[in-house]
Formats: sequence, C-alpha cells, structure tokens
Amino acid sequence: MDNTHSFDHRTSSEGLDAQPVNWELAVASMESVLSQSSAHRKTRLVDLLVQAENMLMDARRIRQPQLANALDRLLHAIQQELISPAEDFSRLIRLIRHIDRIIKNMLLISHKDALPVALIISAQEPSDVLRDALSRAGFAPRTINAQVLNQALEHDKIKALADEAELIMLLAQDDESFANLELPFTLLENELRHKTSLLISSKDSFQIRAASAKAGVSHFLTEPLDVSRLNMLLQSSRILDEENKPLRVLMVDDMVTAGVYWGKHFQKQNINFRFESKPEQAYRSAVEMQPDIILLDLYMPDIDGIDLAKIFREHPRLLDVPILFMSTEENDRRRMNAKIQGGDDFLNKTIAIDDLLKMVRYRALRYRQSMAEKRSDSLTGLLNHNAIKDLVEAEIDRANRQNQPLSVVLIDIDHFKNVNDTFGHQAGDIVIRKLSNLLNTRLRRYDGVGRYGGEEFMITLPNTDEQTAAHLINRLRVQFGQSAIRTENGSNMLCTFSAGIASFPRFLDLTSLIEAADQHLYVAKANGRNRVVCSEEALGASPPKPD
Ligand SMILES: Nc1nc2c(ncn2[C@@H]2O[C@H](COP(=O)(O)OP(=O)(O)OP(=O)(O)O)[C@@H](O)[C@H]2O)c(=O)[nH]1
Repeated sequence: MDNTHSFDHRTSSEGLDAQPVNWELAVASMESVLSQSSAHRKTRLVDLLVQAENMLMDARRIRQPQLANALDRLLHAIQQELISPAEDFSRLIRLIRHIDRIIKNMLLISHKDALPVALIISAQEPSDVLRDALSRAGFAPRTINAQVLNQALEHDKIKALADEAELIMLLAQDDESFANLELPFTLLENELRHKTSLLISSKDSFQIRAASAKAGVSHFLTEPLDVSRLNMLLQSSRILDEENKPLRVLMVDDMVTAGVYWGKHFQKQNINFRFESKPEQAYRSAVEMQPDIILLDLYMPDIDGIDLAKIFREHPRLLDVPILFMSTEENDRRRMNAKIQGGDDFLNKTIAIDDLLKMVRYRALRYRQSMAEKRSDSLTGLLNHNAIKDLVEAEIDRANRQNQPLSVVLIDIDHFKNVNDTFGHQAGDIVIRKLSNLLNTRLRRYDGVGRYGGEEFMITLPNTDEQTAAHLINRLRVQFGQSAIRTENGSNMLCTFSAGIASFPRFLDLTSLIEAADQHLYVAKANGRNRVVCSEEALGASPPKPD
C-alpha cells in the first residue's frame, strides 16, 4: 500500500473543513512513541493517550465504528497502564497492531456526519457483546475507567464528554457496592436525567434499582445481558435522537384565553404547542400533528371531552398517545370514568404551571421512547417493517413538497437458506447483522434503513435519483461481497446480496414504488443474483426489463 495514501476520500463539495487524516502515519507515530525508551514512561503514555484521543475523534467523524471501537479499547488500556503499570507495553502494542490491520482493511465511502458518542463509565473493559451492540446501533464508544473517576481526576473533562455524548452507560461490576455509583450519579446528575442513560449491573437488587431510578437513569439492565433488549434500547435511542424535534403538545379547550395563557409557557420551553377550541378541528390537528401528548378539556359545549378522547383513540395514529384531561371536576366517579374511557390521567386546572410542564414533558418523552422501541427490529436495531414503510410514505410526501427525487431500495441476501443450512441459524443471524451494520454505518444520517423481512432490507435515499442510488448501492454490494464473515465457531464465509431500486417521481406512491423495487429485485435474482437492478435507463448499459 502506498504510504502517502489517505483513506479520507472526502471531496471539497462536502464542505468539511478538517484536514484529511493520514491514518498510516498516525499509527506509525503511536508505535514510535512507545518505542522511545529514552522518554519517561508516564510521558510516553500521556503522549499516546492524546494521539489516540485525536484519532478516535477522526474515526467518529468519518463514521468508522470498528476503528472507533478499537481506539476506545486502546484508550481504556492506556488509562489502565497509567493507574496500574504492567511489566511491558505488550498489550498496548497488540492493540496498536490491531488498529493498523483495521486501517489497512478500511474501504471508505465518505460521510458528512460524525458518529454519536456513547460514554461508558466502567471499572473493567466493556464486553464484546456490549461493544458489538453499540457499533451496530452506530455509536462510537468512549470509555472512562471508573477508577479515574474515583480518583477525582479530570472531572471537568468527563463532564464535557458526557455533555457531548448522546448516550451514557454506567457498568456496575461484581466487586462494586452500589456506593461506588454515587460519584457518577452526582457528577453526571444533569446528563443522566436529560440524555438516554443505561445502568448495566452484574447484581440485581431492589436497592440498586431504586438508586438508579432516583438518579434519573433511563434504563436498568442486568448481566447476563439480554442482547435483543439492549439492541432495541440502543437503536430506539438513536431513532429518538434522530427525531430530535421539540415535543409536540396539543391542547383542546373551548376557552381561547386558556390557549393564550398556556401557549406562552409551553413555547418558552421550546415545545411545539398547538391549541384548538373546536372539536372537529382538534381531531384534524391531532391526526396531522401526531402530538406526543394531548391536554383535553373535560367539559366543552359541543362535545364531552370523554367522547372526543374516544374519537381520538379510534385513529390508529392516536391509539397510544397520552391524553390528560383538564378540569375543575371534583366528582371522583366522573374523574375515574374519564380515565377508564381513554384518558390516561386527570389534572386539576388549578395545577401550578411548573408541575404541569414537568408532567407533560415526562409523559411525552416516555411516549416517544415507547414509540421508538415499537419501531425498531430486535435483531438488528434497524427500523422494523411497519416503521420503514411509514418512513417511505413520509419521504414521498416530502419529495413531493420539495420537488426532489427519492430512491427506494430493496435488498435481499442471496441463497440465504444455504447459509442457514450449512452454517446454522446463528451464523445466519450474524450475516443479517453484518449487512445491517454496513448499511447503517455507510449511509447518510438522513437515509432510512429498515429490516423489511427475514433477510430483506429496505432503504430510503432522499434527494437521490435512481442512477446515483444504483452506483451507491453497487459500491456497498461489492464491499459486502468481499468481506469475509466470521461465524462463532470460527468459519469464514462470503455472502452477496441482490438489490432492486425504484425512484420517485417515476413511481408516485408507496405501493407502486415498493412494487417496482420488488420487481427489479426479482429480476436481479432471476439474472444470477449479486447485482443491482433499477429502471432501464438508470444504469445506462443494459439492465434487464422488469418483466
Ligand atoms: N438466520 C436467520 N434466518 C432467517 C431469518 N429470517 C428468515 N430466515 C431464513 O431465510 C431463508 C430465506 O430463504 P429463501 O427465501 O428461500 O431465499 P434464499 O435462500 O435467500 O434464496 P434467494 O433469495 O433466491 O437468493 C429461509 O430459510 C428463512 O428461514 C432470521 O432472522 N435469521
């Protein structure tokens, strides 16, 4: 390999101002730091730490989760060396060689967005299962040794890392009493409450669960890890963050002045607040806006709030949205009735504004979280069948409004039954995850990737015409076909996929787009597999006709 070659293939049109990284030079420089026997041991380790941190930032920026993962391991090992020195640097040297191998195998497609960070605070090296799950969900791990934290070192830096991270994980190991969690609980109090946070404990006790809930940790998991649940939580937190839009609140009350009064307070909190005083319009708004919570007046002149809640609940999009009734009703039976008939709770209109805002935020966020979990596939963490179809529909609307192209891709792994029959079902699952990982990390952040069926994936590529989509998917096809997949028993296998592409505006609605992509996939299979097919002129040459 040419030593001056840079793996960063960004073009100036992508507008990134950072310099391309010469990765091989960076690894060589790390090796040379370790071999400088004249320098003090600690100085060498600190130099190495700084270099590895810079490389980790670059690996995140160019969305290389495998490299980010390996660099994070190295950082953890350097911290360990600083705390309890080993005899030689053999572990560090092994890790650097591993990083070198990853770099040599890297084949990059350029990306605009950095990988989001998962900050892990742990006394021990995080397990491969955990690292794998993070990498699949598209997170770059950043591990802080819990001992560093306990020695009160660099608390500001840790807070800054937590501030930047999208996800915070605390690992409580066997040898720890939960008292050791008090420091991270206090130091990161704000971050744990306002970001997605997970506590993974090797013990399950009520005490630790209570402490975790009190500290505002979003999810509690125990060892051995339930991998499907972990995948789902991680991915749903990505879905949640990707939405990253202000909470949507709909208030319905016949008193227009109530809307003016509450609206002022909600808007100050950066909440997307809509007020309706007429029931019919309220229903239309609810369907269109898909609120995260509805605040409903119990008594209105045209319709009873209880009946309006029933109408809301009949719409599939509003089936689970939390509804809070607001009234001055003192009658317990009627309050209970309001709950039974489809309202989630009952609030007195005299509630203090701060209490209402807190309650609304909490309920609405919980609803978003549960919707995100419902939308993700448990094996891969990608969007599931219904969620990716909903996304195609929403993207068609957007493409229509903005007069932009949109491509939809259906991918199916070739001869997948043979993979299962030859290597076993678990190996089949590894192949599915490998492809999902490739798609998830190599496509742009605003592209949608879903598991459409068993070994079938669906992708939305907004603002991408058919020809561009075909070239992009073809590159992924080549890359997937070339990378050997290692099964749990150590065998290597090579797999390929076929893909069919259809684009808007040639096909105008959900059904015709999916049907066309499916037809093109069928043609790809019929013509020998391991190929990408779209409408005939897209590839210029001679893609076969769909029928
Ligand atoms: N391991 C694993 N296998 C699955 C999963 N979902 C579906 N499958 C298997 O995927 C195989 C799909 O096989 P087929 O539809 O016959 O197609 P194929 O063998 O991929 O052949 P072509 O698509 O024609 O190239 C079936 O054996 C399913 O049991 C899954 O989640 N995990």
